[in-house]
Amino acid sequence: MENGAAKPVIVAIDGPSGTGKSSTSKAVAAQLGLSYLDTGAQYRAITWWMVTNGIDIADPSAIAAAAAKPEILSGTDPTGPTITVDGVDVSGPIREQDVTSKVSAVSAVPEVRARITELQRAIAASAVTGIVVEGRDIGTTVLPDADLKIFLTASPEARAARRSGELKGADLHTTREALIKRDAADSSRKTSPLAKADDAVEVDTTDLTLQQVIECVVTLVEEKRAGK
Ligand SMILES: Nc1ncnc2c1ncn2[C@@H]1O[C@H](COP(=O)(O)OP(=O)(O)OP(=O)(O)O)[C@@H](O)[C@H]1O
Ligand SMILES: Nc1ccn([C@@H]2O[C@H](COP(=O)(O)O)[C@@H](O)[C@H]2O)c(=O)n1
Repeated sequence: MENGAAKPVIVAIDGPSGTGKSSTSKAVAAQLGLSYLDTGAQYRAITWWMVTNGIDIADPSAIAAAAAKPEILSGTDPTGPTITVDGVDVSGPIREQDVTSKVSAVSAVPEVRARITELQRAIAASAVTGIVVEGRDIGTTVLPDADLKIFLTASPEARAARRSGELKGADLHTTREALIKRDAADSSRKTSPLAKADDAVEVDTTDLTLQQVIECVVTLVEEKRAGK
């Protein structure tokens, strides 16, 4: 690049639920001065809109017909990411159980994926210093030319324990079964399923602290930038 400005760096972080994608991506982006995009929040936001507007979640054609209607805006500051639908802040409602239980059905609809993928690519292309984008299909489909691809994993037990810690009083077994069910749905859909890209670095976070995972990813980004 001219004037010594660094080329924007694009980092894709994928993996199943509860592996630490959001926590890691936000911290890495903040530490390196990059933007941050939570693509799961976008799928949750469109699901919230479908539910709020009485669209039958069991009917993929009804979901497809409505997919272009909501305006979804993501704020990409890693220290305070935002998400609105038609101007309404939905950051709270999209985390509720009703949306969580329905999001895999909505995100499997090809018209929904095409719409959200287009938004994601536009956001990544406009990131001045670069961006950390986290989700399920970022390395395989959304940004196949990303500079660095990471695939986070962790045992179902570790992931359930982390989630139960968040959802105070949640039963460990029920949480584990719900995680496994959502991962199975996300992995088995026809259009851009949850998958590790062939050129992604896999990091098993089961026995790592969050701080160790962050340091590992920061090091990988720095090595990439240094051309190693
Ligand atoms: N290595 C780790 N050790 C312990 N706890 C962790 C670790 N990584 C993340 N956590 C905790 O696990 C929970 C889930 O993390 P996070 O939301 O980042 O996962 P995620 O992969 O983005 O999940 P989802 O895909 O469901 O949104 C959070 O409470 C987070 O603080
Ligand atoms: N790239 C992505 C990201 C997410 N999804 C779907 O959204 C759901 C919620 O994701 P969270 O990260 O917020 O848990 C997830 O279960 C997927 O159905 C997706 O399809 N692609």
